[in-house]
Amino acid sequence: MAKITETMRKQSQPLWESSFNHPFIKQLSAGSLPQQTFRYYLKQDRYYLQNFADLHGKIADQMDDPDIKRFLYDGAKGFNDSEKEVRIEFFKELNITQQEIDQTEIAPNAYSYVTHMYHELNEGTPARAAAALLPCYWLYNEIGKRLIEAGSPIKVYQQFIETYDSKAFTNATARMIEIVDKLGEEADAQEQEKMQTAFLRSSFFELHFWEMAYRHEMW
Ligand SMILES: Cc1ncc(CN)c(N)n1
Repeated sequence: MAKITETMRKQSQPLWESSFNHPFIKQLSAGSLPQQTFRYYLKQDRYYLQNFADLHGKIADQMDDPDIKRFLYDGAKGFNDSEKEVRIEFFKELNITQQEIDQTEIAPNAYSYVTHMYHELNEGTPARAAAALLPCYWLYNEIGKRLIEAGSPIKVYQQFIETYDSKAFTNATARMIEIVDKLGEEADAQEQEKMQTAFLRSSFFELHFWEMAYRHEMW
């Protein structure tokens, strides 16, 4: 029988393909993405990543397996990937101040994505919530791998690509895939379907995150 993550990846292929081909991604690699668009993305993503980390901790609280618990608690502290430090650098490099962060209103798609992940945990199960977190690792890792050869002529965009192609991020992605597969094996057919839906919806919000940034989405 196919692993649950194989099924998830297949089901989400059209959404992922649209992410790979989104103008945000194409222009990031070409170096033509306006800096204002990347700044917008970073400010919204800061909100996303904070909640993403918090969710790792909340899911870990409900897990029994000590290895899974440890991985998720590390994720809550931002230790599972190389994203944390590089984001601090980006904010400095692009002169995004605390005042600017404080004045940033959370855009509809960032809000909806975070709300979706909390919904999967609070109204669902930790397994569904873990499935909802997975595209965040896996899609970005695939984007990093696709873009690394061409790279980007703009320093921060190049660093962005390298972060998601990095060994640390690739390892964290592989571990998260294993975790979701294990949770999938322990789930019954109905729960597996709900996990797949959670993954698919996150894939939808991932695609719309690029679009949100590209269009500087507002309420
Ligand atoms: C919305 C989103 N999704 C995924 C990632 C990669 N951790 C991110 N930084 N932001």
